[in-house]
Amino acid sequence: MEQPLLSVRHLSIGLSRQGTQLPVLNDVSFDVAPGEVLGVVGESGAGKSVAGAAIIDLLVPPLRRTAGEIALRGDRLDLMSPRQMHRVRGKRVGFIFQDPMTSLNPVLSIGKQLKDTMRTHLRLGSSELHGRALDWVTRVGLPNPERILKAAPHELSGGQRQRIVIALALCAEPEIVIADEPTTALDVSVQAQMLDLMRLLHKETGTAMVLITHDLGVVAKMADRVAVFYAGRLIEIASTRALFQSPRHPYTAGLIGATPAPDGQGGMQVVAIPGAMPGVDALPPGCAFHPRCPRAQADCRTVVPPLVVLGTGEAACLHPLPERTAA
Ligand SMILES: Nc1ncnc2c1ncn2[C@@H]1O[C@H](COP(=O)(O)OP(=O)(O)OP(=O)(O)O)[C@@H](O)[C@H]1O
Repeated sequence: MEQPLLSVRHLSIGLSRQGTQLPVLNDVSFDVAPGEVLGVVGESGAGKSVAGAAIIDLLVPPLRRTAGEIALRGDRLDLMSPRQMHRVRGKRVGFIFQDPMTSLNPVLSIGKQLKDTMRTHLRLGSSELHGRALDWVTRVGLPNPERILKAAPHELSGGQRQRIVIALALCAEPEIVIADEPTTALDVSVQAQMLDLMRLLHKETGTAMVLITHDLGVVAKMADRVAVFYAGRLIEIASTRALFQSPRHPYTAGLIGATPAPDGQGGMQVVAIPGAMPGVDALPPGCAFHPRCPRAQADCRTVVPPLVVLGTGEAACLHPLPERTAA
């Protein structure tokens, strides 16, 4: 990879509970290239959101970064003061969360929020700010932009609010956006529109993205590469094409198999992974996936597999699946 835009190295996050520190994220490392979309997938509780929050320093107790380096174009975010990070958020790193109301101020008009964000980060004059705000409302596909600028968040529908959150995340021209389940709270039809919008704006602006989702369909559509998390570890990372064509970690193969797909006879088939992902307070020794893994052998019960290069990607498995080549 060329010089990474975002570099996450050995990131670990702990959860304080009754005087003990539970590992919520363990030694996770990945890079994002300029303009790249990295999809982050995994089951609920795998650690995707805490990783995203750690990048923008939005972890709150009882969660805490216990180790790791996070660099944006070489600038160490993990060493910055809260004040410096405040400046980075919005300007250099935008963010989109699942619930638009967590990103919007309920008492300020949409126009004020867009203009404040651009004023803070882009140092524009007020006439230019108004024009840009109108432009962003139009770009995210909302009709009657003058009316929208005057509206308060509660006067908009959930889909409209999420469009504004996307505009807010992008209007200061950040280098990268962290999007955590940006479409999950929306109706299915609105989800598809929102993904199309994000893809279009990503093409237009060239902003890189970390796209956190439990939905493999979303990453298949949006991501250049995919990182798979399981029980607080990064267990596979590869280009989207390689990952879907030839997953090397049995968990990734299970996730792909658990996504509804046409069965060739007019129906859909889903092959669920048996069992459930362990919680952070009940991690088994060795590979955390071994109790559910069809390929597990004796060593999987004792050895935590490191992430190693396999083909064009990386996987953390002692007995990975063989590479499947295109037919
Ligand atoms: N504020 C919190 N307080 C206590 N535990 C938390 C908190 N936030 C997350 N956790 C725990 O940290 C672990 C990772 O959670 P995280 O939200 O990152 O998972 P996720 O993969 O993003 O799942 P989801 O898709 O459900 O958000 C889970 O065990 C979760 O219970």
